[in-house]
Amino acid sequence: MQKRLAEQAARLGQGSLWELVTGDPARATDFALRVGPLYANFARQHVDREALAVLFDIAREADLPAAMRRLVDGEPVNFTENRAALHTALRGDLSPARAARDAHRQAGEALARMEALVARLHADSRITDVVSVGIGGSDLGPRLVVDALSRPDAPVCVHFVSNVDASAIERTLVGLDPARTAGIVISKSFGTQETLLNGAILRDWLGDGTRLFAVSANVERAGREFGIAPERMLPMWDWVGGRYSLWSAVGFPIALALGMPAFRELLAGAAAFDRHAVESPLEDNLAVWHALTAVWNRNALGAAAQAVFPYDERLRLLPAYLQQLVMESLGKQARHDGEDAGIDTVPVWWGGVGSDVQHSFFQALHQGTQQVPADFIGVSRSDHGHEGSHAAMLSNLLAQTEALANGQPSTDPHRRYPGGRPSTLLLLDALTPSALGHLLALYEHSTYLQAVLWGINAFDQFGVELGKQMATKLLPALRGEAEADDPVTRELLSQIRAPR
Ligand SMILES: O=P(O)(O)OC[C@H]1O[C@H](O)[C@H](O)[C@@H](O)[C@@H]1O
Repeated sequence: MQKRLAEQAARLGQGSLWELVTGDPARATDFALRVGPLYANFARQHVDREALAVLFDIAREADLPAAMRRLVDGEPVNFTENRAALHTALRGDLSPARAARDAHRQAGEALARMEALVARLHADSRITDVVSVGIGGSDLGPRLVVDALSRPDAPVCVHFVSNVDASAIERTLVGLDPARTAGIVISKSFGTQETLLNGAILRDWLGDGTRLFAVSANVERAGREFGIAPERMLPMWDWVGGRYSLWSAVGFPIALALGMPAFRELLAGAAAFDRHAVESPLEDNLAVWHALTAVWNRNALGAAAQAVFPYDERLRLLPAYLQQLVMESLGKQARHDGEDAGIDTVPVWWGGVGSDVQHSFFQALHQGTQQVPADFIGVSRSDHGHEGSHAAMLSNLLAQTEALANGQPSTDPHRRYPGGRPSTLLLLDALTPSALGHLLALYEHSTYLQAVLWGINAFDQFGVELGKQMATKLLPALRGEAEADDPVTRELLSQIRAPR
Protein backbone atom coordinates (compact mmCIF):
# COMPACT_ATOMS: atom_id res chain seq x y z
CA MET A 1 0.00 0.00 0.00
CA GLN A 2 2.74 2.44 1.01
CA LYS A 3 4.51 2.05 -2.35
CA ARG A 4 1.38 2.60 -4.42
CA LEU A 5 0.43 5.66 -2.40
CA ALA A 6 3.94 7.07 -2.64
CA GLU A 7 3.85 6.65 -6.43
CA GLN A 8 0.61 8.59 -6.62
CA ALA A 9 1.91 11.31 -4.34
CA ALA A 10 5.05 11.65 -6.50
CA ARG A 11 2.96 11.89 -9.67
CA LEU A 12 0.78 14.59 -8.13
CA GLY A 13 3.73 16.50 -6.72
CA GLN A 14 3.39 19.49 -4.43
CA GLY A 15 1.04 21.32 -6.81
CA SER A 16 -1.50 23.68 -5.39
CA LEU A 17 -5.01 22.60 -4.58
CA TRP A 18 -6.23 25.52 -6.66
CA GLU A 19 -4.81 23.82 -9.78
CA LEU A 20 -6.44 20.51 -8.87
CA VAL A 21 -9.80 22.16 -8.33
CA THR A 22 -9.76 24.46 -11.37
CA GLY A 23 -8.42 21.62 -13.55
CA ASP A 24 -11.40 19.49 -12.58
CA PRO A 25 -14.21 21.80 -11.42
CA ALA A 26 -16.68 18.91 -11.14
CA ARG A 27 -14.72 17.59 -8.17
CA ALA A 28 -16.37 20.26 -5.99
CA THR A 29 -19.58 18.25 -6.28
CA ASP A 30 -18.21 14.82 -7.20
CA PHE A 31 -15.96 14.63 -4.14
CA ALA A 32 -18.87 15.30 -1.81
CA LEU A 33 -21.40 13.10 -0.04
CA ARG A 34 -24.44 13.62 2.11
CA VAL A 35 -25.82 11.27 4.74
CA GLY A 36 -28.99 12.77 6.23
CA PRO A 37 -28.04 15.98 8.06
CA LEU A 38 -24.31 15.43 7.52
CA TYR A 39 -22.60 16.70 4.36
CA ALA A 40 -18.92 16.16 3.62
CA ASN A 41 -16.73 17.69 0.96
CA PHE A 42 -13.34 16.16 0.15
CA ALA A 43 -12.57 18.36 -2.88
CA ARG A 44 -9.77 20.08 -0.99
CA GLN A 45 -7.91 16.89 -0.23
CA HIS A 46 -4.70 16.56 -2.20
CA VAL A 47 -5.94 13.71 -4.41
CA ASP A 48 -7.12 13.58 -7.99
CA ARG A 49 -9.38 11.01 -9.59
CA GLU A 50 -6.49 8.70 -10.43
CA ALA A 51 -5.19 8.73 -6.86
CA LEU A 52 -8.72 8.18 -5.60
CA ALA A 53 -9.11 5.17 -7.87
CA VAL A 54 -5.97 3.68 -6.33
CA LEU A 55 -7.33 4.36 -2.85
CA PHE A 56 -10.62 2.65 -3.69
CA ASP A 57 -8.68 -0.31 -5.14
CA ILE A 58 -6.87 -0.56 -1.83
CA ALA A 59 -10.23 -0.43 -0.01
CA ARG A 60 -11.56 -3.20 -2.23
CA GLU A 61 -8.49 -5.37 -1.70
CA ALA A 62 -8.76 -4.86 2.08
CA ASP A 63 -12.45 -5.81 1.69
CA LEU A 64 -13.73 -2.94 3.81
CA PRO A 65 -17.39 -3.96 3.29
CA ALA A 66 -16.64 -7.37 4.85
CA ALA A 67 -14.79 -5.62 7.68
CA MET A 68 -17.87 -3.47 8.38
CA ARG A 69 -20.00 -6.60 8.47
CA ARG A 70 -17.62 -8.31 10.88
CA LEU A 71 -17.92 -5.30 13.16
CA VAL A 72 -21.71 -5.13 13.24
CA ASP A 73 -22.15 -8.91 13.33
CA GLY A 74 -20.20 -9.07 16.57
CA GLU A 75 -17.18 -10.96 15.25
CA PRO A 76 -14.13 -10.66 17.54
CA VAL A 77 -12.70 -7.61 15.76
CA ASN A 78 -10.87 -6.83 19.01
CA PHE A 79 -8.60 -9.73 18.15
CA THR A 80 -6.01 -9.30 20.91
CA GLU A 81 -8.73 -9.67 23.55
CA ASN A 82 -10.96 -11.94 21.50
CA ARG A 83 -13.95 -9.64 21.89
CA ALA A 84 -16.57 -8.05 19.73
CA ALA A 85 -16.94 -4.28 19.50
CA LEU A 86 -20.68 -3.98 19.25
CA HIS A 87 -21.27 -0.27 19.80
CA THR A 88 -23.54 -0.36 16.74
CA ALA A 89 -25.85 -2.78 18.58
CA LEU A 90 -26.36 -0.13 21.27
CA ARG A 91 -28.21 2.04 18.79
CA GLY A 92 -29.70 -0.21 16.17
CA ASP A 93 -30.29 -3.77 15.03
CA LEU A 94 -28.81 -3.84 11.58
CA SER A 95 -27.39 -7.32 11.95
CA PRO A 96 -29.23 -10.65 12.10
CA ALA A 97 -26.17 -12.30 13.67
CA ARG A 98 -26.80 -13.93 17.02
CA ALA A 99 -24.16 -11.97 18.96
CA ALA A 100 -25.45 -8.67 17.60
CA ARG A 101 -29.08 -9.51 18.35
CA ASP A 102 -28.23 -10.58 21.90
CA ALA A 103 -26.26 -7.40 22.43
CA HIS A 104 -29.08 -5.28 21.03
CA ARG A 105 -31.57 -6.96 23.36
CA GLN A 106 -29.34 -6.39 26.41
CA ALA A 107 -28.82 -2.79 25.34
CA GLY A 108 -32.59 -2.30 25.04
CA GLU A 109 -33.16 -3.67 28.53
CA ALA A 110 -30.49 -1.39 29.96
CA LEU A 111 -31.96 1.57 28.12
CA ALA A 112 -35.39 0.85 29.60
CA ARG A 113 -33.89 0.70 33.10
CA MET A 114 -31.99 3.90 32.45
CA GLU A 115 -35.17 5.57 31.24
CA ALA A 116 -36.92 4.65 34.50
CA LEU A 117 -34.06 6.09 36.57
CA VAL A 118 -34.05 9.27 34.47
CA ALA A 119 -37.81 9.65 35.01
CA ARG A 120 -37.40 9.09 38.74
CA LEU A 121 -34.64 11.68 39.08
CA HIS A 122 -36.46 14.21 36.90
CA ALA A 123 -39.58 13.75 39.00
CA ASP A 124 -37.68 14.48 42.20
CA SER A 125 -37.93 18.23 42.49
CA ARG A 126 -35.21 18.34 45.15
CA ILE A 127 -32.55 17.25 42.63
CA THR A 128 -31.12 20.22 40.75
CA ASP A 129 -27.61 18.93 39.96
CA VAL A 130 -25.86 15.74 38.98
CA VAL A 131 -22.13 15.07 39.33
CA SER A 132 -20.76 12.47 36.96
CA VAL A 133 -17.41 10.93 37.85
CA GLY A 134 -15.48 8.97 35.23
CA ILE A 135 -12.45 9.32 32.97
CA GLY A 136 -11.47 8.59 29.37
CA GLY A 137 -14.28 6.79 27.60
CA SER A 138 -16.41 7.03 30.73
CA ASP A 139 -16.25 10.81 30.57
CA LEU A 140 -15.29 12.38 27.25
CA GLY A 141 -18.29 11.24 25.21
CA PRO A 142 -21.03 12.21 27.69
CA ARG A 143 -19.18 15.43 28.51
CA LEU A 144 -19.01 16.37 24.82
CA VAL A 145 -22.66 15.61 24.10
CA VAL A 146 -23.96 17.38 27.20
CA ASP A 147 -21.80 20.42 26.48
CA ALA A 148 -22.90 20.45 22.85
CA LEU A 149 -26.63 19.97 23.27
CA SER A 150 -27.80 21.03 26.72
CA ARG A 151 -30.09 24.03 26.97
CA PRO A 152 -30.54 26.59 29.70
CA ASP A 153 -33.89 25.01 30.64
CA ALA A 154 -32.30 21.57 31.22
CA PRO A 155 -34.15 19.53 33.85
CA VAL A 156 -30.93 19.13 35.86
CA CYS A 157 -27.47 20.61 35.56
CA VAL A 158 -24.86 17.91 34.95
CA HIS A 159 -21.23 18.43 36.01
CA PHE A 160 -18.32 16.21 35.04
CA VAL A 161 -15.25 15.34 37.06
CA SER A 162 -12.41 13.25 35.65
CA ASN A 163 -8.99 14.38 36.79
CA VAL A 164 -7.39 12.70 39.79
CA ASP A 165 -6.29 16.18 40.85
CA ALA A 166 -8.84 16.80 43.59
CA SER A 167 -8.97 20.48 42.63
CA ALA A 168 -11.36 19.32 39.91
CA ILE A 169 -13.90 17.78 42.26
CA GLU A 170 -13.37 20.52 44.86
CA ARG A 171 -14.20 23.19 42.30
CA THR A 172 -17.26 21.28 41.15
CA LEU A 173 -18.71 20.59 44.57
CA VAL A 174 -18.09 24.02 46.02
CA GLY A 175 -21.22 25.56 44.60
CA LEU A 176 -23.47 22.53 45.07
CA ASP A 177 -25.76 21.37 47.84
CA PRO A 178 -25.38 17.66 48.69
CA ALA A 179 -29.08 17.42 49.51
CA ARG A 180 -29.98 18.56 46.00
CA THR A 181 -27.33 16.61 44.09
CA ALA A 182 -27.20 13.09 42.67
CA GLY A 183 -23.92 11.37 41.83
CA ILE A 184 -22.98 8.87 39.14
CA VAL A 185 -19.77 6.88 39.14
CA ILE A 186 -19.04 5.59 35.65
CA SER A 187 -16.32 3.04 35.13
CA LYS A 188 -16.41 0.02 32.88
CA SER A 189 -13.80 -1.76 34.98
CA PHE A 190 -14.54 -0.11 38.32
CA GLY A 191 -10.81 -0.35 38.81
CA THR A 192 -9.66 3.03 37.51
CA GLN A 193 -7.67 4.88 40.15
CA GLU A 194 -8.90 8.37 39.29
CA THR A 195 -12.55 7.37 39.26
CA LEU A 196 -12.35 5.39 42.49
CA LEU A 197 -10.68 8.29 44.31
CA ASN A 198 -13.11 10.91 42.98
CA GLY A 199 -16.04 8.54 43.47
CA ALA A 200 -15.12 8.09 47.14
CA ILE A 201 -14.88 11.88 47.63
CA LEU A 202 -18.28 12.28 45.97
CA ARG A 203 -19.86 9.48 48.03
CA ASP A 204 -18.60 10.97 51.28
CA TRP A 205 -19.75 14.45 50.28
CA LEU A 206 -23.21 13.20 49.32
CA GLY A 207 -23.53 11.46 52.67
CA ASP A 208 -26.80 9.79 51.82
CA GLY A 209 -26.00 6.85 49.54
CA THR A 210 -29.47 6.76 48.03
CA ARG A 211 -28.50 9.39 45.47
CA LEU A 212 -25.36 7.65 44.25
CA PHE A 213 -25.57 5.61 41.05
CA ALA A 214 -23.04 3.54 39.14
CA VAL A 215 -22.55 2.46 35.54
CA SER A 216 -20.18 -0.47 35.23
CA ALA A 217 -19.43 -3.85 33.69
CA ASN A 218 -18.06 -4.84 37.10
CA VAL A 219 -21.23 -4.88 39.16
CA GLU A 220 -19.62 -6.95 41.86
CA ARG A 221 -16.86 -4.43 42.47
CA ALA A 222 -19.19 -1.43 42.28
CA GLY A 223 -21.29 -3.03 45.00
CA ARG A 224 -18.31 -4.05 47.13
CA GLU A 225 -16.27 -0.83 46.83
CA PHE A 226 -19.11 1.67 46.99
CA GLY A 227 -22.02 -0.22 48.49
CA ILE A 228 -24.16 0.75 45.53
CA ALA A 229 -27.35 -1.30 45.48
CA PRO A 230 -28.17 -3.23 42.27
CA GLU A 231 -31.24 -1.06 41.58
CA ARG A 232 -28.98 2.00 41.35
CA MET A 233 -26.56 0.33 38.98
CA LEU A 234 -26.65 0.27 35.19
CA PRO A 235 -24.70 -2.28 33.16
CA MET A 236 -21.89 -2.15 30.62
CA TRP A 237 -20.44 -5.11 28.79
CA ASP A 238 -17.05 -6.26 27.60
CA TRP A 239 -18.33 -6.08 24.01
CA VAL A 240 -18.32 -2.28 24.15
CA GLY A 241 -15.02 -0.41 24.16
CA GLY A 242 -14.81 2.46 26.64
CA ARG A 243 -14.24 5.10 23.95
CA TYR A 244 -17.19 3.74 21.95
CA SER A 245 -19.54 3.62 24.91
CA LEU A 246 -21.45 6.90 25.10
CA TRP A 247 -24.39 5.13 23.45
CA SER A 248 -24.74 2.75 26.39
CA ALA A 249 -25.70 3.56 29.99
CA VAL A 250 -22.46 5.57 30.01
CA GLY A 251 -24.80 8.09 28.40
CA PHE A 252 -26.86 8.29 31.62
CA PRO A 253 -25.62 11.88 32.23
CA ILE A 254 -26.65 12.75 28.66
CA ALA A 255 -30.18 11.45 29.21
CA LEU A 256 -30.37 13.33 32.51
CA ALA A 257 -29.22 16.59 30.95
CA LEU A 258 -31.11 16.42 27.65
CA GLY A 259 -34.01 14.10 28.40
CA MET A 260 -34.59 10.61 27.11
CA PRO A 261 -36.16 11.62 23.77
CA ALA A 262 -33.01 13.56 22.83
CA PHE A 263 -30.83 10.62 23.87
CA ARG A 264 -32.89 8.30 21.69
CA GLU A 265 -32.59 10.78 18.83
CA LEU A 266 -28.80 10.74 19.25
CA LEU A 267 -28.84 6.93 19.06
CA ALA A 268 -31.13 7.00 16.02
CA GLY A 269 -28.81 9.46 14.26
CA ALA A 270 -25.82 7.20 14.84
CA ALA A 271 -27.84 4.15 13.77
CA ALA A 272 -28.80 5.87 10.51
CA PHE A 273 -25.12 6.51 9.83
CA ASP A 274 -24.29 2.88 10.74
CA ARG A 275 -26.72 1.71 8.10
CA HIS A 276 -25.10 3.99 5.54
CA ALA A 277 -21.61 2.79 6.48
CA VAL A 278 -22.56 -0.89 6.27
CA GLU A 279 -24.77 -0.80 3.20
CA SER A 280 -23.36 1.84 0.85
CA PRO A 281 -21.00 0.85 -1.94
CA LEU A 282 -17.41 1.92 -1.32
CA GLU A 283 -17.48 4.93 -3.65
CA ASP A 284 -20.64 6.30 -2.00
CA ASN A 285 -19.58 5.54 1.53
CA LEU A 286 -18.72 8.54 3.67
CA ALA A 287 -16.89 6.50 6.32
CA VAL A 288 -14.75 4.94 3.59
CA TRP A 289 -13.94 8.33 2.00
CA HIS A 290 -12.96 9.71 5.38
CA ALA A 291 -10.77 6.71 6.22
CA LEU A 292 -9.11 6.65 2.80
CA THR A 293 -8.24 10.34 2.86
CA ALA A 294 -6.83 9.91 6.39
CA VAL A 295 -4.62 7.07 5.16
CA TRP A 296 -3.66 9.12 2.12
CA ASN A 297 -2.58 12.08 4.26
CA ARG A 298 -0.61 9.88 6.63
CA ASN A 299 1.02 7.47 4.21
CA ALA A 300 1.16 9.29 0.86
CA LEU A 301 1.80 12.82 2.11
CA GLY A 302 3.56 11.79 5.33
CA ALA A 303 1.45 14.07 7.52
CA ALA A 304 2.39 13.42 11.15
CA ALA A 305 -0.45 15.55 12.51
CA GLN A 306 -4.16 15.86 11.82
CA ALA A 307 -6.24 18.73 13.10
CA VAL A 308 -9.94 19.10 13.78
CA PHE A 309 -11.56 22.51 13.98
CA PRO A 310 -15.23 22.72 14.86
CA TYR A 311 -16.52 26.16 13.95
CA ASP A 312 -19.18 26.04 16.61
CA GLU A 313 -18.62 26.81 20.28
CA ARG A 314 -20.92 23.95 21.28
CA LEU A 315 -18.47 21.46 19.74
CA ARG A 316 -15.45 22.82 21.61
CA LEU A 317 -14.90 19.47 23.35
CA LEU A 318 -14.89 17.50 20.10
CA PRO A 319 -11.08 17.62 19.64
CA ALA A 320 -10.51 16.11 23.10
CA TYR A 321 -13.11 13.42 22.44
CA LEU A 322 -11.59 12.59 19.06
CA GLN A 323 -8.10 12.47 20.51
CA GLN A 324 -9.15 9.53 22.66
CA LEU A 325 -11.29 7.90 19.99
CA VAL A 326 -8.68 8.06 17.26
CA MET A 327 -5.34 8.03 19.06
CA GLU A 328 -6.24 5.35 21.60
CA SER A 329 -7.72 3.27 18.79
CA LEU A 330 -4.99 3.72 16.18
CA GLY A 331 -1.88 4.38 18.24
CA LYS A 332 -0.53 0.91 17.52
CA GLN A 333 2.35 -0.61 15.59
CA ALA A 334 1.72 -4.36 15.75
CA ARG A 335 -0.40 -6.03 13.08
CA HIS A 336 -2.82 -8.83 13.90
CA ASP A 337 -0.16 -11.42 13.05
CA GLY A 338 2.21 -9.77 15.53
CA GLU A 339 4.42 -8.37 12.78
CA ASP A 340 5.32 -4.69 12.67
CA ALA A 341 2.70 -2.72 10.73
CA GLY A 342 5.53 -1.57 8.46
CA ILE A 343 3.71 1.69 7.79
CA ASP A 344 3.04 4.85 9.74
CA THR A 345 -0.19 4.60 11.69
CA VAL A 346 -2.02 7.31 13.60
CA PRO A 347 -0.87 10.92 13.31
CA VAL A 348 -1.15 13.26 16.28
CA TRP A 349 -4.73 14.48 16.47
CA TRP A 350 -5.27 17.90 17.93
CA GLY A 351 -7.42 20.91 17.40
CA GLY A 352 -9.54 23.63 18.87
CA VAL A 353 -12.62 25.65 18.23
CA GLY A 354 -12.98 28.24 15.48
CA SER A 355 -12.81 31.14 15.25
CA ASP A 356 -10.63 31.29 18.41
CA VAL A 357 -7.90 29.13 16.88
CA GLN A 358 -7.36 31.62 14.04
CA HIS A 359 -6.02 34.06 16.61
CA SER A 360 -3.64 31.60 18.25
CA PHE A 361 -2.00 28.92 16.14
CA PHE A 362 -3.38 29.30 12.61
CA GLN A 363 -0.32 31.31 11.63
CA ALA A 364 1.65 28.05 11.71
CA LEU A 365 -0.92 26.30 9.54
CA HIS A 366 -0.77 29.01 6.89
CA GLN A 367 2.96 29.66 6.74
CA GLY A 368 4.68 27.00 8.87
CA THR A 369 6.86 24.36 7.25
CA GLN A 370 4.69 21.44 8.32
CA GLN A 371 1.51 20.63 6.44
CA VAL A 372 -1.31 19.72 8.81
CA PRO A 373 -4.42 18.27 7.15
CA ALA A 374 -7.56 19.40 8.93
CA ASP A 375 -11.20 18.51 9.32
CA PHE A 376 -13.26 21.69 9.50
CA ILE A 377 -16.73 21.24 10.95
CA GLY A 378 -19.46 23.79 10.43
CA VAL A 379 -23.13 24.06 11.29
CA SER A 380 -25.28 25.66 8.60
CA ARG A 381 -28.12 26.85 10.80
CA SER A 382 -27.57 28.58 14.11
CA ASP A 383 -29.90 28.29 17.07
CA HIS A 384 -28.93 31.46 18.89
CA GLY A 385 -30.73 33.99 16.74
CA HIS A 386 -27.72 36.28 16.24
CA GLU A 387 -27.56 35.96 12.49
CA GLY A 388 -24.79 38.52 12.08
CA SER A 389 -22.52 36.48 14.36
CA HIS A 390 -23.43 33.27 12.59
CA ALA A 391 -22.65 34.74 9.17
CA ALA A 392 -19.29 35.89 10.52
CA MET A 393 -18.62 32.39 11.87
CA LEU A 394 -19.42 30.72 8.57
CA SER A 395 -17.48 33.28 6.50
CA ASN A 396 -14.44 32.62 8.68
CA LEU A 397 -14.84 28.88 8.23
CA LEU A 398 -15.08 29.15 4.46
CA ALA A 399 -12.28 31.70 4.24
CA GLN A 400 -9.84 29.55 6.21
CA THR A 401 -10.34 26.43 4.15
CA GLU A 402 -9.97 28.46 0.96
CA ALA A 403 -6.87 30.32 2.17
CA LEU A 404 -5.19 27.11 3.34
CA ALA A 405 -5.93 25.37 0.05
CA ASN A 406 -5.23 28.13 -2.45
CA GLY A 407 -2.71 30.34 -0.71
CA GLN A 408 -1.68 33.64 -2.24
CA PRO A 409 1.46 34.52 -4.14
CA SER A 410 3.61 37.49 -3.21
CA THR A 411 6.98 38.83 -4.21
CA ASP A 412 7.64 39.29 -0.51
CA PRO A 413 8.35 35.84 0.96
CA HIS A 414 7.10 37.01 4.38
CA ARG A 415 3.74 37.80 2.91
CA ARG A 416 3.44 34.72 0.73
CA TYR A 417 0.86 32.02 1.52
CA PRO A 418 2.00 28.74 -0.01
CA GLY A 419 -1.43 27.07 0.04
CA GLY A 420 -1.80 23.41 -0.87
CA ARG A 421 -2.88 22.59 2.67
CA PRO A 422 -5.56 19.90 2.56
CA SER A 423 -8.80 19.90 4.46
CA THR A 424 -12.16 18.18 4.57
CA LEU A 425 -15.26 20.20 5.27
CA LEU A 426 -17.99 18.53 7.30
CA LEU A 427 -21.25 20.44 7.50
CA LEU A 428 -24.18 19.70 9.79
CA ASP A 429 -27.53 21.19 8.79
CA ALA A 430 -28.10 22.08 12.45
CA LEU A 431 -26.64 20.86 15.71
CA THR A 432 -29.37 18.38 16.60
CA PRO A 433 -28.92 15.14 18.55
CA SER A 434 -29.43 13.24 15.30
CA ALA A 435 -26.80 15.23 13.41
CA LEU A 436 -24.31 14.82 16.24
CA GLY A 437 -25.06 11.08 16.26
CA HIS A 438 -24.23 10.97 12.55
CA LEU A 439 -20.98 12.88 13.04
CA LEU A 440 -19.69 10.76 15.91
CA ALA A 441 -20.61 7.52 14.15
CA LEU A 442 -18.70 8.75 11.08
CA TYR A 443 -15.56 9.19 13.18
CA GLU A 444 -16.03 5.81 14.86
CA HIS A 445 -16.33 3.99 11.55
CA SER A 446 -13.56 5.94 9.86
CA THR A 447 -11.31 5.04 12.79
CA TYR A 448 -12.16 1.36 12.52
CA LEU A 449 -11.64 1.32 8.75
CA GLN A 450 -8.24 2.99 9.09
CA ALA A 451 -7.32 0.22 11.54
CA VAL A 452 -8.43 -2.39 9.01
CA LEU A 453 -6.33 -0.74 6.28
CA TRP A 454 -3.29 -0.70 8.58
CA GLY A 455 -3.95 -4.22 9.90
CA ILE A 456 -4.02 -3.08 13.54
CA ASN A 457 -6.55 -3.47 16.36
CA ALA A 458 -8.75 -0.40 16.95
CA PHE A 459 -10.22 -1.77 20.14
CA ASP A 460 -7.47 -2.52 22.65
CA GLN A 461 -5.29 -0.05 24.58
CA PHE A 462 -2.45 -1.98 26.17
CA GLY A 463 -0.26 1.09 25.73
CA VAL A 464 -1.90 2.83 28.67
CA GLU A 465 -1.27 0.03 31.17
CA LEU A 466 2.45 0.38 31.87
CA GLY A 467 2.20 3.92 33.22
CA LYS A 468 -0.75 2.96 35.42
CA GLN A 469 1.16 0.04 36.94
CA MET A 470 4.21 2.20 37.56
CA ALA A 471 2.10 4.93 39.19
CA THR A 472 0.66 2.37 41.61
CA LYS A 473 4.14 1.06 42.41
CA LEU A 474 5.38 4.59 43.10
CA LEU A 475 2.74 5.40 45.70
CA PRO A 476 4.78 3.98 48.65
CA ALA A 477 7.78 6.02 47.50
CA LEU A 478 5.64 9.17 47.47
CA ARG A 479 4.58 8.42 51.03
CA GLY A 480 8.25 8.07 51.96
CA GLU A 481 7.86 4.36 52.74
CA ALA A 482 10.09 3.08 49.95
CA GLU A 483 12.65 4.22 47.42
CA ALA A 484 12.20 4.31 43.66
CA ASP A 485 14.37 2.00 41.55
CA ASP A 486 15.02 4.49 38.79
CA PRO A 487 17.75 7.04 39.68
CA VAL A 488 16.02 9.89 37.87
CA THR A 489 12.71 9.18 39.60
CA ARG A 490 14.62 8.99 42.91
CA GLU A 491 16.07 12.46 42.36
CA LEU A 492 12.68 13.85 41.36
CA LEU A 493 11.10 12.36 44.48
CA SER A 494 13.73 13.97 46.66
CA GLN A 495 12.91 17.34 45.05
CA ILE A 496 9.19 16.82 45.61
CA ARG A 497 9.64 15.72 49.21
CA ALA A 498 12.23 18.32 50.22
CA PRO A 499 10.72 20.90 52.58
CA ARG A 500 11.10 24.45 51.22
O1 LIG B 1 -14.29 3.02 32.35
P1 LIG B 1 -13.01 2.68 33.01
O2 LIG B 1 -12.82 1.22 33.19
O3 LIG B 1 -12.88 3.43 34.32
O4 LIG B 1 -11.85 3.18 32.08
C1 LIG B 1 -11.64 4.52 31.80
C2 LIG B 1 -10.57 4.73 30.76
O5 LIG B 1 -9.33 4.39 31.29
C3 LIG B 1 -8.43 3.55 30.61
O6 LIG B 1 -7.15 3.79 31.07
C4 LIG B 1 -8.45 3.58 29.12
O7 LIG B 1 -7.32 4.20 28.58
C5 LIG B 1 -9.68 4.18 28.54
O8 LIG B 1 -9.94 3.54 27.34
C6 LIG B 1 -10.86 4.05 29.45
O9 LIG B 1 -11.98 4.61 28.83
